[in-house]
Amino acid sequence: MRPSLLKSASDVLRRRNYSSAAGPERKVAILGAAGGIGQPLALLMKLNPLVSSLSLYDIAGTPGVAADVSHINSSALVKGFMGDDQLGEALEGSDVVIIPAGVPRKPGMTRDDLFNINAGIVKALCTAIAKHCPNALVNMISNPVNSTVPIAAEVFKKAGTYDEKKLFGVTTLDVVRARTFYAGKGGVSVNDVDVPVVGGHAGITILPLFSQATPASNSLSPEDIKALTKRTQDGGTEVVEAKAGKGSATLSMAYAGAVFADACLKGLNGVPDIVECSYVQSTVTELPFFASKVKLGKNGVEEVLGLGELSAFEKEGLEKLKGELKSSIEKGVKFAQSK
Ligand SMILES: NC(=O)c1ccc[n+]([C@@H]2O[C@H](COP(=O)([O-])OP(=O)(O)OC[C@H]3O[C@@H](n4cnc5c(N)ncnc54)[C@H](O)[C@@H]3O)[C@@H](O)[C@H]2O)c1
Ligand SMILES: O=C(O)C[C@H](O)C(=O)O
Repeated sequence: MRPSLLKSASDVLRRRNYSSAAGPERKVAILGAAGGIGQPLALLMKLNPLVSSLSLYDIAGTPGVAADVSHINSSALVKGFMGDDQLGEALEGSDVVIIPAGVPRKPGMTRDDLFNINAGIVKALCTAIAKHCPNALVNMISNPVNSTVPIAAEVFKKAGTYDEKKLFGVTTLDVVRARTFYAGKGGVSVNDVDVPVVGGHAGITILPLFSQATPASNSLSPEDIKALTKRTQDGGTEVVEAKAGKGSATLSMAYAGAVFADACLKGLNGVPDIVECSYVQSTVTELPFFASKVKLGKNGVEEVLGLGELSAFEKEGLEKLKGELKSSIEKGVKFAQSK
């Protein structure tokens, strides 16, 4: 029998449309699996009945994490891989590759301050993905997401494997935060609420569309919406400061990463009407990459959905974010093309 903790964890995830039924055999690889996000994400993916094979890769520490997670009595077969020599085997045959590899922020840093280290890590990992599992859906968590996704796209283009339907910047944590903060302030049920979050994943590029929240709260003033928008945009910094030098969001990110990977798996398995916000190649605005609602299907992105009607405040936020997002995209492209 399943331990009750596993059951209640599964129940919580199921309420958010996490999987409840098995489908075809699916392999998921986590790169950076021994890290702050990687470990709880490995746990959550081990609990996901859609995963038949779970590959845990890192530069160090994965044998222990894999041994630990593998003892859980759920169906996914877990294997640990460590170091460059084992990266190919870790990736081979993957349907979904989740990347939380790289350094996190410390207080006082922006996500862009991580570029110099993480850009190289992402580039190397994506080069290996192009070689060993070119058809996998890639879920990019490593920051700065606004630049690491364009880097990945350039690496795949160079390798001749780029498929814009298969590359995703994971912005689910912004949605998770917007839901929590909106429900808390607006007095609606946190289990039912949804809020689209568009743009990118850093500061003002994170644009929650509270005017489209469902169910809508009727107790929020324009000032409340302004404050909720700011809190969502600064959610990552709130955690970085609270952790006081010990990293950034890991547990809420692992939850968000597990929700997004589950949506990708459901889409691959042909479950209809799977929609999540994600930072993808886009024509929704003039920017080549943009986060918005995306319909997921058997080949990854089935449709990038438009923004819908925006409030005047959101329209203003959209115009304000474009400059920063554009330069983060260009920085990523330039880095990948110059190497
Ligand atoms: N997208 C988001 O919403 C979001 C949310 C939280 C954190 N993040 C980002 O996720 C990243 C990881 O955060 P964390 O808290 O888990 O950091 P962490 O330092 O705890 O873990 C990172 C892991 O990556 C591993 N790693 C480093 N280089 C690697 C390589 N070449 N190949 C494989 N693994 C490698 C490290 O060994 C480590 O185990 C950071 O860049 C952080 O900013 C993104
Ligand atoms: O804020 C960070 O640096 C990590 C992550 O992007 C987050 O939003 O929590």
